[in-house]
Amino acid sequence: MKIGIYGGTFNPPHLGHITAARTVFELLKLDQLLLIPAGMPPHKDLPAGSPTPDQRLEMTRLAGEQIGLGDRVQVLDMELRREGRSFTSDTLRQLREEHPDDELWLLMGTDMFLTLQHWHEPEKILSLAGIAAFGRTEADTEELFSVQRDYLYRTYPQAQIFTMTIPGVMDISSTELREQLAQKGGSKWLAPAVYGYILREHLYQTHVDLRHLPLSQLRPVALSYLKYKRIPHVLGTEQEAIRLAERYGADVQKARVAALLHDCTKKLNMEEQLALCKRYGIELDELEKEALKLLHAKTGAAIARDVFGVDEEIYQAIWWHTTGHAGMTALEKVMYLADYIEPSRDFPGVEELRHVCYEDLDKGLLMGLEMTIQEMTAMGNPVHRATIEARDALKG
Ligand SMILES: Nc1ncnc2c1ncn2[C@@H]1O[C@H](COP(=O)(O)OP(=O)(O)OP(=O)(O)O)[C@@H](O)[C@H]1O
Ligand SMILES: O=C(O)c1ccc[n+]([C@@H]2O[C@H](COP(=O)([O-])O)[C@@H](O)[C@H]2O)c1
Repeated sequence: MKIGIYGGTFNPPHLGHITAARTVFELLKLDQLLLIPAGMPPHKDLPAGSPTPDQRLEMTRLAGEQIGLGDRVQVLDMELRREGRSFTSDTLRQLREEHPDDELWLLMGTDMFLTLQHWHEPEKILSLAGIAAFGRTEADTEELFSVQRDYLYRTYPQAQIFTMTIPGVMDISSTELREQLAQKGGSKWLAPAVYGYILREHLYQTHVDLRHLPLSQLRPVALSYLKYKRIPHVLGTEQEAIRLAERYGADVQKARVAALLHDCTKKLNMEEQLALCKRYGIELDELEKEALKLLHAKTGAAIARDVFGVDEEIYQAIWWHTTGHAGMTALEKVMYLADYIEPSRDFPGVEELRHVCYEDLDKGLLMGLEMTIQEMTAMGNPVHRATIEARDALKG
């Protein structure tokens, strides 16, 4: 197996890192890519007030997902957990032990490549891994690489070096980006979910008020709560909620906010869900205590209200978005159905359901509720009483 190792301070990880990682993965035909945030970078001090190790780890995770290679990209916390300076030679020793038969390639940009001989134990590094170096700007061309490459080959005859230019390279550094973020800029250099995480954790002097976010900031913040694969669903739900709200005279702005936040606790496990229920005093019936899917609607509503200050109508729309209930408001119906029929949904009958939803909101709602009841019954799962009551109320 061919494994790429991409270390960085990732303070924060930006699109330059993501673009480079994706390109090197393809050019070197790697099977796996390990992103390794440095605990204590050997050659520079972290600026005062930098994010915690856990925050840099989470940002790197969110950025790693954006590379779009699924499980083939992993983020390791081995340097964050190690005491002292994060020497690359130590990291490579450990990885070599864990992967005795694999090919290891250390990825780095121009700045790192040009100083490699000054790193701790350079000969060790060059004996444990090949070097895959890439330009950080359009100006970093082969001429710049070749002098250093020749020098390294002469000095460390066992070295294996691969240099390359990255098409569409992004000329940005974390240092510049931190400055831009402090001046309310910088989002264009970041994966939306990473930008959202920075805003919600108030990193890099961004200081936004989470209770009064414009949609342009609420959207990335909402995405930062999600697993990567759920992002298209939430963005699709927002689009569908706009259309349904416009069609049926519900408040479009509220529908968008509800849609963006409706799955904000979806990735939490049962233990985390139950902890939130306890914290927010959410009482659960017997069915809910067992069903993770039912809990996220309630905890999501609680977070939306507590953290983002949504009003009662939005809170209720999120709260009921999974089960529905008898006597739903227009906004609740819009939220329920937008979640059900948004463009990325693909299940037997969805086209017909979409059609009915735009013909008559209540007919669509009844059809959606009945489909859910049928599906749950077919799978042998109990149906929440709120769903039955919602269906019965509509049937009259
Ligand atoms: N825009 C970029 N394009 C390609 N590679 C980059 C880019 N920025 C950084 N790198 C490379 O990514 C690795 C990790 O970089 P690091 O996390 O220190 O980011 P940085 O932007 O260089 O940060 P800082 O400004 O704090 O030095 C290094 O090998 C670096 O050369
Ligand atoms: O081991 C060393 O001596 C050494 C010296 C300079 C840089 N590095 C590593 O190179 C990677 C990129 O560094 P940076 O500053 O660009 O984030 C990161 O993983 C650092 O730990 C490592």
